[in-house]
Amino acid sequence: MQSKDHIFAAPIAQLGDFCFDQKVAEVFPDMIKRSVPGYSNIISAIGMMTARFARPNSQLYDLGCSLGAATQEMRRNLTQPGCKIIAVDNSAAMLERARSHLAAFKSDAVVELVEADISDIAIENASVVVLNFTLQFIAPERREALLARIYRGLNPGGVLILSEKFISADDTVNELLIELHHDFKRANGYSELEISQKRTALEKVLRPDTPEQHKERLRRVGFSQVDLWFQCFNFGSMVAIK
Ligand SMILES: Nc1ncnc2c1ncn2[C@@H]1O[C@H](C[S@+](CC[C@H]([NH3+])C(=O)[O-])CC(=O)[O-])[C@@H](O)[C@H]1O
Ligand SMILES: O=C(O)C(=O)Cc1ccccc1
Repeated sequence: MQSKDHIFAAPIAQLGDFCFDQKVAEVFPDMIKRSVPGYSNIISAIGMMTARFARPNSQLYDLGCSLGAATQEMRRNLTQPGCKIIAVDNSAAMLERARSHLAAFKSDAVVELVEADISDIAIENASVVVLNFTLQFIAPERREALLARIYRGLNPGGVLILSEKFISADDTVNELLIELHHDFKRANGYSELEISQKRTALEKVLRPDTPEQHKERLRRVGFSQVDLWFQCFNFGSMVAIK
């Protein structure tokens, strides 16, 4: 059974920082679908890129896997032999649910679920690395080191798919994209209170960069081919090829 997201529906007297606890894990598929424009298109494209970039006997990483939506799409599209998908999240509540969610599908592909901080795991022999709306939650000063480790762990020709909430360098466009995102949330049934309480709860934990900052940082760590392949309002996804 899928539960609906009412987390910010009632007034919260002492609004804390947003975190990926049991309550969020329970409603996560509904929350992400109603909150992130383009989410399902991005998940499908992760499957399509997996089919193209996965190499026999290599590893595929889903970093910040939540309930494993991208992992499942990667697994469904993986035909190359000898591969392993390593799905990592540091929320015990998310990982527990990812385990049962992924067990519900039949598959021969090997999936390893790891409860860890993505900055602490080894990344090696990788053909595909997915950061689907995860880098934005990493402290800004730690982002470049993480991307450099991903770059080192990728084999030549390997791909990083990086999806993020963005800010725009132009203040007027930035405001417009944020308003359009809020329109999207209203159209999906969120109230003004839900939108504003979640916005406040996310302020200190989700720190977006501009697409330009992402591109420059990806090039600095060594990626030679970098571009945005999808954007809807202030959400988008990039590819970076080693
Ligand atoms: N340092 C960290 N180490 C490990 N996990 C982390 C860390 N920081 C945050 N997370 C985890 O990153 C995930 C971000 S959600 C990803 C959606 C998913 N990729 C999807 O395709 O459905 C995006 C969102 O909710 O906007 C959460 O599960 C956190 O626990
Ligand atoms: O809901 C929002 O405003 C977002 O920015 C997206 C989101 C989706 C799920 C968890 C945290 C943030």
